[in-house]
Amino acid sequence: MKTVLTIAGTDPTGGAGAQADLKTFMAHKVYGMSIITSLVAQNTLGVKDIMDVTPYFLEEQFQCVFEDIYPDAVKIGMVSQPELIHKIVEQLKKYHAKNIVVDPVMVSTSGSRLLADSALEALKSELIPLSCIITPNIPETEVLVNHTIQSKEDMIQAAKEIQQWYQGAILIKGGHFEKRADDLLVINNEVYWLECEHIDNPNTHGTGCTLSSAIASNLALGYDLKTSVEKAKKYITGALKANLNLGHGSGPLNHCWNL
Ligand SMILES: Nc1ncnc2c1ncn2[C@@H]1O[C@H](COP(=O)(O)OP(=O)(O)O)[C@@H](O)[C@H]1O
Ligand SMILES: Cc1ncc(COP(=O)(O)O)c(N)n1
Repeated sequence: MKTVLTIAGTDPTGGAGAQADLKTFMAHKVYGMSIITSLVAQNTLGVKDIMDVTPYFLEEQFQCVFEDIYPDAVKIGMVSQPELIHKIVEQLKKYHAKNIVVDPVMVSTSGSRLLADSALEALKSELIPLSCIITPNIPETEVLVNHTIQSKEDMIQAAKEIQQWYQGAILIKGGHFEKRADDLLVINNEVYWLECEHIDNPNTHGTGCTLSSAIASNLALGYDLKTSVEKAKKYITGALKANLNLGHGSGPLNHCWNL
């Protein structure tokens, strides 16, 4: 069985973070593992509190995973502090981790900050360069390029700007223009649009976590990058269409719609 690791924060209601990632791994029939960066008290309504682990405790978790069950792919989500990013980078290099997908989580759908301002530089200059693909949404892309994005042309321009300092693939998640959910994928200067109609479902908690975990699962299964992203887009679309309706806010996805 192929193995996939998520390095992420938690969601006790199971919609986002490591819990959503593990469900996604299961739905792809890969063996899921998790290194926790932060305990997050949150639900479908929002984030109540955050308790980060220490760099030392992160290292202990890395040792447990990498010296026992080596992952075929790694997905990285919420890492809020620069010291934790430094430690993750050190450990990923130490163990020669491969197929690294970075979802540069900055703000939750409910509006809470999940990345400290002081961590942005480490995210850009240390962690992102280790990945084979990054999956920012529009607000995250705006932070990475330091200007606003208002059209599909702006998305392409932003990807070009990111490519000046990052050689991996870039998936900019649309979903906010012209009532469409068209995502932009750039691999080696080739531009692809993953087109999808906007699904009328207010329950989108954990969509970013789920999409990046699906990409990592597909990479572990041996698909090339483009195919991995295309299959992941189909998976997230199905999970949104399955229309689960739980919680009092923006609810979670139906991760097992395809089983
Ligand atoms: N209402 C929607 N209909 C169809 N696809 C959507 C919808 N909302 C989000 N998506 C898709 O879900 C994926 C995650 O995107 P997004 O919600 O922007 O991520 P994030 O959780 O990081 O903000 C993307 O492929 C996006 O196009
Ligand atoms: C631990 C953790 N990681 C990531 C997100 C963002 O997910 P979303 O933007 O889909 O709410 C979250 N809410 N919690």
